[in-house]
Amino acid sequence: MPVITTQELTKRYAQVTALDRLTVQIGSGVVGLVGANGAGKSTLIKILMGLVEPTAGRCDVLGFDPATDGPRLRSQIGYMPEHDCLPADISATEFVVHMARMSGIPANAARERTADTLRHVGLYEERYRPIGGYSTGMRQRVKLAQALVHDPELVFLDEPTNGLDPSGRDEMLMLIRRINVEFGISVLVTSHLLGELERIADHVVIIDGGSLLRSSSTSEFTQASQQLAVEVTSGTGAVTEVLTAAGLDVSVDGRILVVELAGDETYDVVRDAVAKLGHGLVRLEPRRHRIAEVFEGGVAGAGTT
Ligand SMILES: Nc1ncnc2c1ncn2[C@@H]1O[C@H](COP(=O)(O)OP(=O)(O)OP(=O)(O)O)[C@@H](O)[C@H]1O
Repeated sequence: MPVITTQELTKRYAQVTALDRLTVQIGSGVVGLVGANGAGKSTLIKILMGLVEPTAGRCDVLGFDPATDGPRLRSQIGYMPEHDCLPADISATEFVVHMARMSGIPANAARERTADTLRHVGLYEERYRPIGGYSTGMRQRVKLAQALVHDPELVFLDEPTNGLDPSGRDEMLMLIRRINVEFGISVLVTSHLLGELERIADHVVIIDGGSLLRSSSTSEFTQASQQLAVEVTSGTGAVTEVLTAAGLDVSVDGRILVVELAGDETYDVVRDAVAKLGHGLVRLEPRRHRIAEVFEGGVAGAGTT
């Protein structure tokens, strides 16, 4: 059963159509909502939470109509907003306890759940320090903790990796995956980076100019290509030369040699060439498309990690 359904959902502001007859169904698991800046991602989330009224169309979230059943719906969802919105002079514990109390959780339970949630997001040691002294990564984790503390069924995470360095990004992405796997919470996570959602999302929805470009499972996007990915322990240059001399089309992508498949015998040619040169074979497998390649040029301004 879909967690979210939209039907011809439209939002017009004075100058801009932020959502343009968007019809999509979103299931449970981790779903990535991808689009360039201004594509309409935040507007969609705000409508799905009942915070912004659509100009036209309908939507359903966890069986509720956000426009008429906002308060009941919001007790079952969590929201991590895009922009920084944290008070500087109180601790993560005080802030998250406050947010838990706002959700109707009794005082003792709110303190317990806050400690558990802050431990889960990796802020347990720092939980009594004022938020004003936190790094960007720690502040993102406080925003994530307040979205989870009332044990929602579904969380909306708006650009959770914004402002993070590569290792901070990786940690945040793994944390998001764990929210779904360990707690069974469905996640709708937005990003303007296709590559990072490909790593954690079961399903990806791509919007452009407020319209649906594509909605597919991640595995459909990343189906096998007509190429082999080859990784060797050493001698990348020599292996490339030998394979090229054998008539194969080879390119280098970081540590990986990408070899165009010219029939099943390509596997043997690669294996024999690597063995003859005395190098080890780390990997020899069909290469999968990356989502960004499928959409090369399709999403204006969208980048890859
Ligand atoms: N309250 C508003 N009043 C007028 N225009 C708005 C308002 N909110 C959003 N817009 C416009 O609607 C369009 C979609 O904005 P939205 O914030 O939903 O995009 P987004 O995909 O979340 O992008 P970003 O990641 O940059 O926030 C943009 O052109 C934006 O300027």
